[in-house]
Amino acid sequence: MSGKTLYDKIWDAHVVSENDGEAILYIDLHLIHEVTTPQAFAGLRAAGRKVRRPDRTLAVADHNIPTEGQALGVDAVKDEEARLQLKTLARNVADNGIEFFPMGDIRNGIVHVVGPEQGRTQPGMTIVCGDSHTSTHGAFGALAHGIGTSEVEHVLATQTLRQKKAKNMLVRVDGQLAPGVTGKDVALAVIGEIGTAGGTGYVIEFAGEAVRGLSMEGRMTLCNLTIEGGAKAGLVAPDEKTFEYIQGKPAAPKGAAWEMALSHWKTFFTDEDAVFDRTVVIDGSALVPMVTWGTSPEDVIPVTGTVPDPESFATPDKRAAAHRALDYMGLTAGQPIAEARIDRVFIGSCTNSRIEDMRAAAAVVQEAFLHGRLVAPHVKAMVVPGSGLVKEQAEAEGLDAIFKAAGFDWREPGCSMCLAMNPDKLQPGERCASTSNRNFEGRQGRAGRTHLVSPAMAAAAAIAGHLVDVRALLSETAQ
Ligand SMILES: CC(C)[C@H](C(=O)O)[C@@H](O)C(=O)O
Ligand code: SF4
Repeated sequence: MSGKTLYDKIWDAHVVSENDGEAILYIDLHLIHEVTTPQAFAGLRAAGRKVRRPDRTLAVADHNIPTEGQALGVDAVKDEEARLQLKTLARNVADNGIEFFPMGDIRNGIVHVVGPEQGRTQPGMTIVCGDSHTSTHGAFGALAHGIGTSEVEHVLATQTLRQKKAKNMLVRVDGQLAPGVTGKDVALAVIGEIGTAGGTGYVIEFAGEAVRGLSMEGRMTLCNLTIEGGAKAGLVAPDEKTFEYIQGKPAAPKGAAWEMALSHWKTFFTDEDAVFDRTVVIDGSALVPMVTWGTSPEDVIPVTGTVPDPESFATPDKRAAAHRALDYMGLTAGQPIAEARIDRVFIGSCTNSRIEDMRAAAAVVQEAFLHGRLVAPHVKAMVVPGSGLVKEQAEAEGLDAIFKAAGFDWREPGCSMCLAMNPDKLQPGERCASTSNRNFEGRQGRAGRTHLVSPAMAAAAAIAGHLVDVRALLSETAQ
């Protein structure tokens, strides 16, 4: 018999019962936020039940909160529905004894930033949340994925989830990434390669020298975008970087428990003789910074490239979609993408709002600033740290001062302009270089135009006033 993959091992360790290819999985960590939980708690209440494991549940307020004036509290939130959702969450967690970081608490932030930051996310765990980008936590070698609201209710009530096992896919990224190429670029390149449906039915394990070379932040970015490739979840096997990241975090095991946890975590890797159902190999050393040109994350090209001709696509459906995307995006086939003039820059979201992302963007801004360059006069640029703790750390390092001096808006944590569910939105027709993960029509505001890029690329675009190869901007300022 062949060996097991990392996914097989986590799965096997959590099966409570299995019947006809369907299993009941034990859930180690349930993350919750204000948008996808009100009905679940209402259902629980109607059934006269309480949350089964409040100690394995953690709540944040992130999607619909404003990114300024958070100290004023929920009553200051202008949108009525948002205010109601936030108050409902506060009541539900209080009724059930669940740990909650409310808006304004320094530990609050985007759910997928907070879990790892608190040390709640650990290798070998099963982690769910009523949120598609739960795949982020797979960076720690945890089986993590989004669930629907009825499943949220099921997990609240039972701490288990009904699941069918997915197939195993290996995405191996070989070689070393060139300077200026980041986890975000790898993630976009993978989606460009497999397409948004390429991962359907699979759990993807990322391996190879380039993946091992990524920091935990980079791995989180990579796993975050796995869902945009259609996969159930993304995984990176834990290693010394993983353990180092977790050590000392508030919820990390301490003392003898740390040693026990370590030896348990070290069992979570794919056996040499394990067999994957599909393997994709990418040459990491050949990658360049990526940017999306259309309205799907698979519409991706190197920043050095040109907008594709819709007629070059293979099927009538793809051709029609590309025509529509170019029309929506206000772009012309054959145009160098780096010529597209932008109106807005958004550095934030659960994809790219961690301290390393802040540092990468600030480094570009500082370099340009030293050569007398600021945010281009026609661009409105904002930086939104992923949590209060990221914000605090960035401020301790003086990153906020760099951003502000160059003309960026420095905001309070939340999902912000990643999705148009709070006051941070694009105006119709505005073009934005964004570090988030979705470029769908209307995603950042009605008729808004989104180009997905890395933090360094977003910072460079803010300075240049158009999409630009960050490497070109930096070599230009160095002269
Ligand atoms: C609001 C929430 C359900 C949604 C998700 O599941 O992903 C959001 O986080 C998003 O990114 O679109
Ligand atoms: S930052 Fe964006 S992608 Fe992430 S959870 Fe919030 S809305 Fe979803």
